[in-house]
Amino acid sequence: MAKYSRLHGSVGLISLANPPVNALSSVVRHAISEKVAKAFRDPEVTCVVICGENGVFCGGADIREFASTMRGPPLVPMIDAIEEGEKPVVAAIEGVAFGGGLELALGCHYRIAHYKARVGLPEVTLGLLPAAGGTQRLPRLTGVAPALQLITTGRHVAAPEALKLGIVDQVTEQNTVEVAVQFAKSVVGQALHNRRLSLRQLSCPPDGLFEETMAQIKQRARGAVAPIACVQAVKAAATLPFKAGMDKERDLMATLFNSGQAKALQYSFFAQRSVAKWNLPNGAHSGISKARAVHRAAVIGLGTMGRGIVVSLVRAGISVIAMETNEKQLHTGKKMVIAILEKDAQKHNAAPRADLVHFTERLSDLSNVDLVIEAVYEDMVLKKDIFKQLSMICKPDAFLCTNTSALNVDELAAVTGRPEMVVGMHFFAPAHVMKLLEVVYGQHSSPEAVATAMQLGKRLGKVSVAVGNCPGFVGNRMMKLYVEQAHFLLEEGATPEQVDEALEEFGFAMGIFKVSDLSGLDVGWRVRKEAGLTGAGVDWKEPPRRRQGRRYSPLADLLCEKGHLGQKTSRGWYLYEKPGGRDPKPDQGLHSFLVEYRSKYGLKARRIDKDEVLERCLFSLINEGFCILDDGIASGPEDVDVIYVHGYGWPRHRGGPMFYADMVGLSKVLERLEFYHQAHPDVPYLKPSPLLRKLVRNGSPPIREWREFLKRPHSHL
Ligand SMILES: CCC[C@H](O)CC(=O)SCCNC(=O)CCNC(=O)[C@H](O)C(C)(C)COP(=O)([O-])OP(=O)([O-])OC[C@H]1O[C@@H](n2cnc3c(N)ncnc32)[C@H](O)[C@@H]1OP(=O)([O-])[O-]
Repeated sequence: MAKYSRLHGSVGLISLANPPVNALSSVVRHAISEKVAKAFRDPEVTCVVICGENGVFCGGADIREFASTMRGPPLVPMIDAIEEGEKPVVAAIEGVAFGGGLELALGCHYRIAHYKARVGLPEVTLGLLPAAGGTQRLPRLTGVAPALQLITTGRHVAAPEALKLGIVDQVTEQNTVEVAVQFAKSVVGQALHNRRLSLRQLSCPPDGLFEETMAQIKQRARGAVAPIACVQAVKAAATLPFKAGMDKERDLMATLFNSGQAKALQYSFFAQRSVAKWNLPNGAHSGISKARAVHRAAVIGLGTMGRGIVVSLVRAGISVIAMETNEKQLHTGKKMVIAILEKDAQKHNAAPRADLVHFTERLSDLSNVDLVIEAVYEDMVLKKDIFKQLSMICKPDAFLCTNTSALNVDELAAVTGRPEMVVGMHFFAPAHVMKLLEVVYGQHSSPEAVATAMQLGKRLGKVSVAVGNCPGFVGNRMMKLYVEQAHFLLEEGATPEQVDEALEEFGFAMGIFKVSDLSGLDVGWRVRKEAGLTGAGVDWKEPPRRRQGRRYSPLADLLCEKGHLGQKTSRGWYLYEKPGGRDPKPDQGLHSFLVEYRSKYGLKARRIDKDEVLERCLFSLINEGFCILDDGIASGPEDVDVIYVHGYGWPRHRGGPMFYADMVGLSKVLERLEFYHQAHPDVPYLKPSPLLRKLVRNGSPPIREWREFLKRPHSHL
């Protein structure tokens, strides 16, 4: 709703009141239209101020309403009526003015913002465009180029930048509503013609701006259609009269509104928020579990992961003890951490925050920290030794966390005297860049430990997802099968280029073989050795392409044995111009190696099409996602999807693997898995999961109903 009051006798004050973000639901739109008309009618009222209650102007249209038929007055005529009014209307912007909220403010004649407020048109991130005049009014205010950049990326800007761009007329540190009221009174009687953005002429955009932007977007958008529609709408603003531009904006919105991409992106928006509300099998949940404040943290191990974690902690203003026993590694780690922090400082024109980090070789220095994150390499014996020592050295209420990406958190917890204080905090490389954090709870992890790790993740700016303990947790457990399928496809006749091309066309930023070259083939090699799949632990009585009773491809191991570890050695699945090179080229040597390999094992190469690449790679990953849900390792499909979008480059406009399965149709996924399982009986994980079968038996309910079909996992706590 919206409230109306009269201030100083002559100012009509309209306050949007729809917590938490004053979204423009049909009730709110109705109330605004009514209150504006009332203020315009009232002869005592000479000017109007629109603001939002609780320090937020408006978070835009109510996204929840998009799923149903829209009711109530539409935004466009409501905003037009404000702009056409004969009394000055001032928007008092606190908190945020996003999407329809900013469009409402653009319909006002003036905009006053609090210095901490942010404004933006993020519709593109929801698969839409700003369709309440945003694509037509913003370019008339800022010029075409800045508007095009803001609308196609959805970037928000802080009030000082908004002032520079001309989006707001004044920025204040005082009470914004009071300043806006005084301002409104001061402009009464002044001509409004120039303040009506729809009447403004646009200056000519720079030559080639639209073509260049379109080309960049097509390269960057990985198949997303909304950014393209945004360019077309802004181009209409630059080339057509306002009314015709508005018609174009409406038509483009109509093509986006019911698209699968818009549904996927809106699902992603709510999924990301839902994972913050975590549940544990014992019934503990985010609503009742209190986090403890972390003032001092420690990171053990200054390899790539450790350094990134240190930087993330410092950026959040947390003081860190960075510990590393290897002197050379300590020196290199220190240099790199300081270099990143100095670069940060330069970027923000601030002093470097290196004083927050203390580098040490001594574990005993960790006696007084609130939380430790162990980030040494994946060796259970080494990790256990560290946890045993931490248990003795750290203060009794310190949380002990491991950054392991696959090892058993319970096994580590068992060597400490405080298993309830142990949780996994699985960061993704590079940890100061990647958004995802898997918070892994073990059998004995206390709700307080989980709450603290989740809260810390939020403070570090991560999207944190609480997951159960199993080999690989959620992300890597699914990823393993996806990678394995890609290797099998090479055995059967594909090349790395063919597989990667299909995955990139689907929307992944990089195909799986390029990713493997980037992170180094030796990473997976070490994990496979640890798992007894290659190296000394192998049972050589098994045939060479079988391990532990099922099909296995030793292709990656053979490359590692040759020293072809990816970018760092200039050869992997692709060829690079030099060690550390970034530009992958097809490698004829690798193709010959594949031919020899197939001939050695009597494998006949066949033509593999893109559909098979996608189905084999993605459906096996999705099937494992269903197993994970069935096992209670993730509490809902949103958790799996958020992990894949934020940690594994799954294209956001496809929602995530589980959402994609829903879009493709569960019966189709089931039918294809049955087909591939029959064709490859030696690959057990192609066998459709019981949960997938159950959902199909129950008529393939939509994803929002899947939780009703999940077993409640047994509590071990
Ligand atoms: C014709 C139409 C034209 C128009 O151009 C289209 C649009 O405007 S499209 C819209 C363009 N606008 C956008 O894309 C802005 C989207 N919103 C945001 O970016 C952030 O939510 C915001 C910065 C506002 C607050 O961040 P924060 O303080 O960290 O808080 P938070 O993020 O945790 O959210 C708190 C709660 O509010 C909920 N909720 C939020 N917004 C909406 C909404 N618009 N609607 C409904 N609900 C919304 C959110 O789900 C959560 O609910 P819950 O049940 O408690 O989990």
